Amino acid sequence: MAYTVTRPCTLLPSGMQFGKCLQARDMAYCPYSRFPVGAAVLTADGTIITGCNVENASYGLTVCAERTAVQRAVAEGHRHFRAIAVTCDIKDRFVGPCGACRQVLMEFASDWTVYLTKPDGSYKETSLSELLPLAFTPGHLTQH
Ligand SMILES: O=c1ccn([C@H]2C[C@H](O)[C@@H](CO)O2)c(=O)[nH]1
Ligand SMILES: [Zn+2]
Repeated sequence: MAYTVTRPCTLLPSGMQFGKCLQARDMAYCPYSRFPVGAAVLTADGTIITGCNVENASYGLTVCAERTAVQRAVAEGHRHFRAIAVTCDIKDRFVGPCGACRQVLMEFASDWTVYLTKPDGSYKETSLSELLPLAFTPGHLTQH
C-alpha cells in the first residue's frame, strides 16, 4: 500500500539516492513544455541509472524521463529492477508517471517500487501494480 513521507529525504529506501533524480531533472531537454522531469531506476544489483525527458519539435516524439532511464538501463545490460524514483518541479503534490511509462515499466516487472517525489525529497512510496492494475503483461503472450 502507498504511504507518504512528508519530511525531506536525501536517501530513499533501498539505497535510492534522491540527488541522482534531481541531477537528472536538471539535464532535461524540455524547451517546449518547460516541464523538466528526472527519473532514477535502481537495478537488482544496486546500480542506479538516471533519465530525463527529451522533447522534440514534432512534440509526439518526446520521451519521458522514466522511459529514458529504463532504456538506458537495458542498453547497459540491466533487466531486473527494484525501484524507480521520479521528480519534477511541482512542489504541492506528488506526480505519477504517464500511462505509457507505466506500461513500459510493466514490461520488466510488476513489482517495481515507485517513489513519487517532490523537489524537497519528500515522497510517496507506491508500486507499479497499484499504478497499473489489471495490466497487460508479457506473460499474456505465452499463456493464451
Ligand atoms: O511522468 C512524466 C510526465 C511527463 N513527462 C515529460 C514529458 C514532456 O517532456 C513533459 C510535459 O509533459 O514532461 C515525463 O518525463 N514524465
Ligand atoms: Zn511518461
